[in-house]
Amino acid sequence: MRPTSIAFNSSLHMVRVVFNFRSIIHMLLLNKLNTDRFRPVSWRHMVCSWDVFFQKRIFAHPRPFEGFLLRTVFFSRITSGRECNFRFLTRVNFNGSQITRCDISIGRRVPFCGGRLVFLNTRRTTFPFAFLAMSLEYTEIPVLDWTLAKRDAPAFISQLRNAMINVGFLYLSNHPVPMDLVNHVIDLTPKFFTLPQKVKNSVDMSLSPHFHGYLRVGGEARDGHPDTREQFNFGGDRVCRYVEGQPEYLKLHGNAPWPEDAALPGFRQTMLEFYKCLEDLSWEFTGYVSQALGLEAHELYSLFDSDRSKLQPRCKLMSYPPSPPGTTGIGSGIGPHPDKSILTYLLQASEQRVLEVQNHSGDWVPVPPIEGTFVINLGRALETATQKITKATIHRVLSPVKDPRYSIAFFSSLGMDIRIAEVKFEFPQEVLDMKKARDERTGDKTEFKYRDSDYRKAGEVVLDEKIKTHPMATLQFYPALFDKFFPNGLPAHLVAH
Ligand SMILES: O=C(O)CCC(=O)C(=O)O
Ligand SMILES: [Fe+2]
Repeated sequence: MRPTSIAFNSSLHMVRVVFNFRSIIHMLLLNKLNTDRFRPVSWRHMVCSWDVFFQKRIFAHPRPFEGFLLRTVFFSRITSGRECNFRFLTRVNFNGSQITRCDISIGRRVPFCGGRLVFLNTRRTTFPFAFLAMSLEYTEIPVLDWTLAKRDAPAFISQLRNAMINVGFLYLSNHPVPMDLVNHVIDLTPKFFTLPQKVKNSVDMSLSPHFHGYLRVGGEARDGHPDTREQFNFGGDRVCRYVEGQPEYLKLHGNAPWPEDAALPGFRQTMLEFYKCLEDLSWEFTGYVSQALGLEAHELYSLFDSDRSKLQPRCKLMSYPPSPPGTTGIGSGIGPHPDKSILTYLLQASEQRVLEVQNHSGDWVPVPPIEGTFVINLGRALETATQKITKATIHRVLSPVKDPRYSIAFFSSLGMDIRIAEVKFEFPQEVLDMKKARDERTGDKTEFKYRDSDYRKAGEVVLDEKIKTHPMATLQFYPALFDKFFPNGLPAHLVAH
């Protein structure tokens, strides 16, 4: 337990001696109290443990500073880039020499971003008082104004770069999709999900070779855990390009099964109009994303097929049923995941604050609905194309407590003929430096590596995923692949269905 691993300023040498002595006493106490949770494994952890313990005691007191004469506060920087067993002191407001508020939270294993020890020099002694975790992490999602892109493109691009490299999520306000149309979509989405089950079943995904259509609650699973949401999946109006002898993934494109117009007047037309607007917005936005990465505006379009009419981004309406507190069996709406897309555009169509993203410290940051915005997040395809300059930020949706929660997502994805490992870009040093600074701050030392699937055509990879996730449609439309992926027939839960 020698403190040599921490670079103390020499002027704090005396402090260190006192600190060691008191720490050890407190550690002994601490170990006695709660050995499992706080047992120190290194000097660093000993400091942390001592601190948590000490602050708990101080702040439990209604007037914590009584009896102390605060003379000096010293700071000592702790080196960054290691892993810490737990995290604490999420918020400490230092107001001059007075601490005004302190929260302690003990988290799971998270990247340790660095921090400062605060030493208080009181009339009686000098002791380490607090450890300020300097996670330097975002706690809010940035809002970018689309009109800024038109007024001052360099300013917009600079904000976008920061949001892309350091956060991976952003809101886009003042976007060009007409608000009347957005409101119509918001109005129709719950109406679709409250249609009689018979109508929804008539457009079930199992009836679509393109994996479009309706999915009931639990109809899709992530890592074996079914999502608690209903969905309606569609693309634009597209003619299926598949002909005998061509790659089977060409079957992925085509029209969705839509409900009869009489069942929900205007539904199909409105959704397709919305889809078209998002196609245009995402196309234009991609040009800015390209520039934010230090590339020419057109360069990122090489992630798509050269013929734009061959693209069919996917769109889906989602309904998350409520899960009252105490209910068992229903977990989160959708568990933590990164998106596979290049970029995802999300319209939050109801008021619940259930969407959350995980920052580099492991904290869940809320992404509350903001009227008139889209939430845009960066997916795996972009992460791979940029060799991790951008990251596919993990996010999740909690089940709402009272009413259903609705959202609409538009996924802009790789062109089907693209092998992502073959697309190479030259990023400027300025952008590489920002990535390096982020990785240093967050302690991320992982090397970028292509996955096997990155060498395959994106269409093949997507088809495999769809096949694995939707055996019913596969059985119907891809019999040969069904036999390959499900040699033992339909999974048990579907036989019962
Ligand atoms: O519904 C949402 O807010 C997010 C949905 C989502 O993350 C997804 O479908 O990948
Ligand atoms: Fe997602």
